[in-house]
Parts: sequence; C-alpha cells; structure tokens
Amino acid sequence: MANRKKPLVVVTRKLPDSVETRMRELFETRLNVDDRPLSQAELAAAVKEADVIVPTVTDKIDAALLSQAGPQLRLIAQFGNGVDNIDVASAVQRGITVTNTPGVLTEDTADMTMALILAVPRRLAEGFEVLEHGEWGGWSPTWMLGKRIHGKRLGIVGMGRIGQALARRAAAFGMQIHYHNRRRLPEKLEQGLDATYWESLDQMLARMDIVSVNCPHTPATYHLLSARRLKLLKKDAYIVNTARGEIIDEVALTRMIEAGELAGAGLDVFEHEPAVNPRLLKLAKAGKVVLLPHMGSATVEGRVDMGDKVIVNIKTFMDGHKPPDRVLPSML
Ligand SMILES: O=CC(=O)O
Repeated sequence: MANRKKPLVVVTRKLPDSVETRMRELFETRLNVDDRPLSQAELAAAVKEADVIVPTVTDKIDAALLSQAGPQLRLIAQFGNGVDNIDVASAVQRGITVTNTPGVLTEDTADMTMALILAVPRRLAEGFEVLEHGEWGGWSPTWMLGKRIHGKRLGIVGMGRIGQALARRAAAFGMQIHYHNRRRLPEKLEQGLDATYWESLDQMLARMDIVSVNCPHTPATYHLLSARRLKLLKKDAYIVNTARGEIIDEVALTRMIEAGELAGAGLDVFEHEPAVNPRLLKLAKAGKVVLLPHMGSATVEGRVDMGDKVIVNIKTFMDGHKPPDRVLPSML
C-alpha cells in the first residue's frame, strides 16, 4: 500500500454524509463532493492510484479500464447491487476482488415495483396530470377507468430476493403469483409464496396479465425479453421493469405499445440511461407508460445501508479476511 498507513479509497460519486464521515475515519478517502460523474480518463487516473475503488452503476469498469489499473488496486467495492457495469471476470483474473451491496435494497426496490404495478393499470400519472392542468370536470361513472389488479396473474421474471419480496406484496393485493427463474425455488419457499413455477419463460409470458422483470442483467439476460418473446404476451398485458433496461428490447417494446399490441409499461430503468427514448416519453404523455428515473433503491435509509455495507466489505478485506459480499464470475 505504497508507504501509506491507511488504504486509499476512491469513491466515484457523492455518498450519504454519515457514510462519507465514517469512511474518512477509517481510510484515506478521496470523495466526489460535487457528485459529477467521472469520465473514463478520470476513472483511469483513479485506478492507477487507488487501493480500493468504490464505483456505482453509472461507472464503466470494463477490461480496458482495468488494464490501466496499478498493481496496488485490490478491491472494487461497488455501491450497488447490480454489477453489470463491472467486468467481474477481468477483475478477478487480475487478482482484484469485487463486492456489492445485496439485501439492503430488496424491500425498497420491491416497493417501487409494486408502485409501478399499481400506477400503470390504475392510471395514476394521468389522473395527476388532469388535476395539474385544471381539467377535472368532476366524478363520472365512466371516466378514467383503469384495470383491476386484484385476481390478475403476475409473472415475475427472476425470483431472487427482490422477486420474492415483490411476490409477498403482490399476493397481499390479491394477485396470483407466477415466476420463471433459472432454478426452481425450494418447495417450502415456493409454497410459502403460493407461487407457480414456469420452466418455460415463453409459456409463462403468454398467460400473464402483468410481467415484472426482477433478474440481474448479465450476458445471458441481455434482451431476455426480445421482440419475439414480447410478441408472446397478451395484447392487454403490462410490463414493469425495475431491474435493468438492457433486459428488454426497448425499441421492440416501444413499437408494440405504439401499435396497441401491448397495453403499457412501467419502467424505472432504460437501455441507454440517462437517455430516454423520446418515443417512450410520448407514450408517457399518452398515458400508456409510466417512467421513472432509476429510483428503485432510492431511499435515505437504503443508501445509508448500502454505504455501511461498502464500508464493512472494505474493512473486512483490508483486515485480511474474505469480505461478506464477494461477487464471483460464477455467480453471474
Ligand atoms: O440499480 C441499482 C443497484 O443495482 O444497486
């Protein structure tokens, strides 16, 4: 650690105050006080010097960047659950450990998913807009009717922590829970969730009223909901995505909603963030989609918990132990 007593930890974005204070106490820390995202050149300068880098979902830590890392870089402690911004295999090959912050954003992300499941069929954004524009003519038996949630079939794609937390919420709203996952859940867990397993994603998609994407983005899940698969959905089905934009073929999805081949969508994530396809924005104006700017895990409590996890991972690693939230290529 190059004549330094404490490891140099470079943090790429502004983190909650309490997290930054604790980091300063424990490590030699370079923070990003004005929260401007770092360019690739600035990231390269950081990995040349840092013992530990703390990136987030918006930083591209690919093989090209890692090839510029100094030999002192030992740990990439991601502030976030998803690690699709990091070339984990390259990092591990170079002897760099990668960690993330699983678990602490499960409930918040499941809440946001449920919020979108409610918002799209029940036309929340449209209702708000009517009031905002002073266009409300009063209650009417046939005006602003949405679709009932109760009794509908929810198909969860990816039944990990967030998928399961969503299943518990949706069951409380009277929805029937279906899921597709690489591995079937243990029988007890599946029964506890009263969830129906579909080995075939295609077959599940064809029968659902609402489909929620809750799997990680990996090479295997890129465009998992391809144009072909989206066509399997019922014409009056809705899609919700709080995972990663890349899992759905966004152009195909947009085209299908425009053509009336799908009822609508609730999206918290996009294929080319922070850019949002203007055609999706147009569909939002028309009340067909509800769009949010990647807010799934955005709670004060969640972000502090994520920061605390990052600190535990760094401290444990620096103390010579295996950090609790190691990410291995075999897990992806
Ligand atoms: O999207 C946020 C995360 O993966 O933590």
